[in-house]
Amino acid sequence: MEYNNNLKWKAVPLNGLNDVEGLVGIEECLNYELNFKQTKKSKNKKKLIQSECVSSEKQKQRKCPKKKIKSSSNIHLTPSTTGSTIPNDQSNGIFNDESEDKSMNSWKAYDFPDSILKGLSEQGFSYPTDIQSLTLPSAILGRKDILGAAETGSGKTLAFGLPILNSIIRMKDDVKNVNDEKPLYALILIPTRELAIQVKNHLQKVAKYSGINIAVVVGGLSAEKQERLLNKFPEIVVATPGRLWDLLQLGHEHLSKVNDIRFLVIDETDRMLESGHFKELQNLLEKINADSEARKHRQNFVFSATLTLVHELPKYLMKKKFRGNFEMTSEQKLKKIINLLGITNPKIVDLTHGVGLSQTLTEGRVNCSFQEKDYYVYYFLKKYPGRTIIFCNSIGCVKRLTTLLTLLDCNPLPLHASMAQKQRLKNLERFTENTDSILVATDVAARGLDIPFVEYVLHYQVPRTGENYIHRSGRTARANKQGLTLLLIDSSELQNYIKVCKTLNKNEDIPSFPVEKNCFEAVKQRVNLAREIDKLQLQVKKTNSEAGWFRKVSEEMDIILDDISMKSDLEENSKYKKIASVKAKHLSNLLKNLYS
Ligand SMILES: Nc1ncnc2c1ncn2[C@@H]1O[C@H](COP(=O)(O)OP(=O)(O)OP(=O)(O)O)[C@@H](O)[C@H]1O
Repeated sequence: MEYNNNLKWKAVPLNGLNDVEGLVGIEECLNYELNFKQTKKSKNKKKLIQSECVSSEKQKQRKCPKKKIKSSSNIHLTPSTTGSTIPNDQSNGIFNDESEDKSMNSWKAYDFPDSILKGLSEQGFSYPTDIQSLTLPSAILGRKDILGAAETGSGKTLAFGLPILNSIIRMKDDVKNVNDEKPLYALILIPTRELAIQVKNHLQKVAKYSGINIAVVVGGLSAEKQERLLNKFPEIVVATPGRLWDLLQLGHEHLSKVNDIRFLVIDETDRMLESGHFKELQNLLEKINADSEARKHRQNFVFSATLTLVHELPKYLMKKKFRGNFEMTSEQKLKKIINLLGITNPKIVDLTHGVGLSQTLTEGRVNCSFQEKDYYVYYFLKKYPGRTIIFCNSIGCVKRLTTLLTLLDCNPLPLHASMAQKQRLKNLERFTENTDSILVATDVAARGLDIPFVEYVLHYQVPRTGENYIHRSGRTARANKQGLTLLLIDSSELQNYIKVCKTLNKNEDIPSFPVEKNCFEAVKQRVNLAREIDKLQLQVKKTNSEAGWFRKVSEEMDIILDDISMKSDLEENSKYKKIASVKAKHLSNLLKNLYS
């Protein structure tokens, strides 16, 4: 019999059995009547995805794409006026179908303190998600280390958050009675700053009534302010490795307790083990693991949607020399992580089946030339309004596309690593506030960000790895909601596209996304005009900055500038400005008409 991902499990209280040697926990299967045939059938059904791709408040205004994948190469879009919902029997089983159960009974098995139950109830979390119900018994009742892999948006944060909060509340009660100690109980390491802040906020909402203090330590924000927060002795610190390492070096009193922590989480672990983060992580782990006795009492959590994903080596690494080192199976990859973190005998839960894509996600692709990508982006944004993230492979591309879409009145918000941290957070906030907002981002926004109602993810360029495809796409179709991910592929990216498909174990092409060609001429006209304006504005900027530079240098060197050439530059500039402004007026008139 095949492993069935749709089975639901519930922890059974161990009443009196806690001392049985080797017993970690007992789980009861809630839907055991499912037989093999039904499972296969429901798997096939999932290929026919009927989706409601817009949030209810927007349904009336939009031409909602109701997607039905009929064959490997076709998506049939028919506008939906009714806004059909995904039928129950097609639910993906990640979030159990107990939506009517508001009684919180499903949490009872874990014996959470009232404060936690209150926090969960206030968030509307009436029952655990699959990854939560499969890991909580071992984590809470068995105090096991956990290695968890589950699809994007499936609730992994609380899968490690709840056992930690639960244990801290109980430990705090004990410590209070003994002395006035203020321990650092848990350290949660996260690869990106935005994600660290989000994880902290997510945990804080559930811990609202528990009196547990959670601090975030990330780069880009005031170090002094973060030190002040640490001075309040938070029980949990959520941190990016770089800033944490810096503060540790400075010898902050509270952080000096890191080798005595009781819980360590490495979220998005595979990303943390990549070069760029790896060195800092290794330094930290050495420090954290320094006390081998304390290490034995620590519970470790390792989570990611792509923990067990393995991909083919790039050609240059395929040479014999590197073979042994890089070709790793999922199991080897996990072992490497386990060794590095000093984890022993963990409970491994992998719900991804080798792929971490959400089952409520619809995938599509458009093959086009590099030049045409802007047309397709603009076409899509106009035809399918809704909260959208456009991913690019470089900061330069984000900047160019943001300028172009701004000229086209789309109000895009950029997000990339060379922006000031405050601006990054501000743009994320603005993106979250508006239902039709557009974020143009590098992969800095690919992992973990949980922004509600992101309906579409566009890949302006094919992501470099399968992992990136999964994480980028995982910004939509979260927590059982529907979403669409669309790849724009030019001929130079075909190889990479094939590589991504291989990593994702796809034996079929991603379905081609249908485009209505009748309005395409209008789209092209507007985008071309915007490109011309962009070029003229760039020229004006360039001439201005060159003139400024000449002026500065001449002043410094006490040289008199050639007035005639300066004048002609300035005249040329004002000519460009005029042409740009005429074109901008023309564009503004054209923009009023498209799809209005
Ligand atoms: N038990 C629950 N019931 C309902 N919603 C939940 C529950 N647990 C978590 N959620 C919600 O599900 C969403 C996704 O959770 P989370 O961000 O933890 O996903 P994730 O698996 O970590 O995703 P990613 O791999 O992209 O980081 C969040 O909005 C969270 O509030």
